[in-house]
Amino acid sequence: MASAARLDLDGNAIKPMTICMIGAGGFIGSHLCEKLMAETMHKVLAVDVYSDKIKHLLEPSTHPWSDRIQFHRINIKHDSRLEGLIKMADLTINLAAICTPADYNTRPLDTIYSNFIDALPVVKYCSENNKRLIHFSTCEVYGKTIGSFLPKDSPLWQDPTYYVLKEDASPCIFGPIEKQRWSYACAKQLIERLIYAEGAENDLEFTIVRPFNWIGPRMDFIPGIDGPSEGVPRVLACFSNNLLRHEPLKLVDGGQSQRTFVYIKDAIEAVLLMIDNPARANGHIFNVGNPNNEVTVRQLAEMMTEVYAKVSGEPSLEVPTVDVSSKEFYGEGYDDSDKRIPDMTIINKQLGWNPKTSLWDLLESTLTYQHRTYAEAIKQAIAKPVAS
Ligand SMILES: NC(=O)c1ccc[n+]([C@@H]2O[C@H](COP(=O)([O-])OP(=O)(O)OC[C@H]3O[C@@H](n4cnc5c(N)ncnc54)[C@H](O)[C@@H]3O)[C@@H](O)[C@H]2O)c1
Ligand SMILES: O=C(O)[C@H]1O[C@H](OP(=O)(O)OP(=O)(O)OC[C@H]2O[C@@H](n3ccc(=O)[nH]c3=O)[C@H](O)[C@@H]2O)[C@H](O)[C@@H](O)[C@@H]1O
Repeated sequence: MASAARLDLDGNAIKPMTICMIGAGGFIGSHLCEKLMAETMHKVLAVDVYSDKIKHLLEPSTHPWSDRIQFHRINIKHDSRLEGLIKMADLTINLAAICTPADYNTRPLDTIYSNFIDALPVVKYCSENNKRLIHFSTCEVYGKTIGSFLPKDSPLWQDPTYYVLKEDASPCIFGPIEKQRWSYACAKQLIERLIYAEGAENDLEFTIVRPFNWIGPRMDFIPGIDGPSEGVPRVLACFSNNLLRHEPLKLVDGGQSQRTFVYIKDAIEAVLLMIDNPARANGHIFNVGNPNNEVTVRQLAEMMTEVYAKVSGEPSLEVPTVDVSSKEFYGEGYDDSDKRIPDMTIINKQLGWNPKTSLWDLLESTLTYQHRTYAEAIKQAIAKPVAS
């Protein structure tokens, strides 16, 4: 249970604070709310349009933390209550965004509005009211690696300078405008620049987080079960859906892109350190990822297939994957990040944070959750005759 005598990294007692968390009902928000309720005395004003993923924290009202979390069903696009909530809080954490790649090229306007325009009032209210802001950006702001432009036989491929992504040194490299995939990364980059400028010109106290593929339970949705049948979530949920339905996993353009995956529970530890250590976190941009968990998407599919067979007790398909073109899977205007390895120097130095969980272990706990949560519902959905 939480105690009031938690200490920060410099040995000072941490004072309970009120946090306005926008996007609290999403994947990351739900894990952060859980952590704050279980391990701290901080209060959360949870803002979102949905509350399903934090319902277990809001009900019943007899939880020991019930007086420390309040849900506000607010769409930040148009709600005058937002400024009041930011004024009531000591810290605002902004997680609200459209952040699924299937939307970036098919709904580029919604993507740009959500990631830039809708975040503007949040930054403005924090700056005008001298409130601290932790804003969630993305590793996608790095875009493609410099290495991706080298000839395939270049010895420079081995040199980390050409592919490790560093907050204060790496450039942001996006594709042409007609590749609308980059609408998200570009909007996130501009809001980062605006926040940085508010810090430089108006002394806004800010921290920017660049998550590198955080994954775990409650990420996105399973199409046709707790989300639209035609919806395309991020890769963890896409592959989980295929495994639950005993379908081959779809590898976009051969699954050659590389990613580093970090367990949500490790990543949330980093966010809590930022919350509790403002003097060390303010003014910084932090990569949060696990450089040791790098795989190609094809390797991820193979590992998930193996782990799922273990946790479900069901044999894998003889042909577990199928190749699809990005045009067929995502439509016109898709493009991809080739490789994403976070440099960890800054977060290590400022907050002493390191990720702990291996890819195998995080997939084992996540796929155990997916199987337990969805297998029965999928069985019933498959058994139901389709209306003609
Ligand atoms: N999960 C990752 O690995 C990852 C990686 C990079 C960046 N991020 C960033 O982190 C943040 C959170 O990501 P997530 O994975 O939890 O996504 P998510 O989609 O699960 O959560 C976002 C939440 O914001 C809410 N929201 C969106 N627009 C809103 C609005 N107008 N008003 C109120 N609420 C609104 C949504 O309802 C949702 O609950 C996003 O900004 C995303 O870009 C996440
Ligand atoms: O999570 C992150 O750090 C960031 O990256 C994600 O982008 P991306 O990693 O490309 O998104 P995923 O949907 O998780 O896809 C990962 C890779 O798997 C591939 N993929 C996806 C789904 C699928 O069924 N098959 C498949 O091969 C994609 O083409 C891509 O190469 C999203 O943009 C954001 O959530 C976030 O900002």
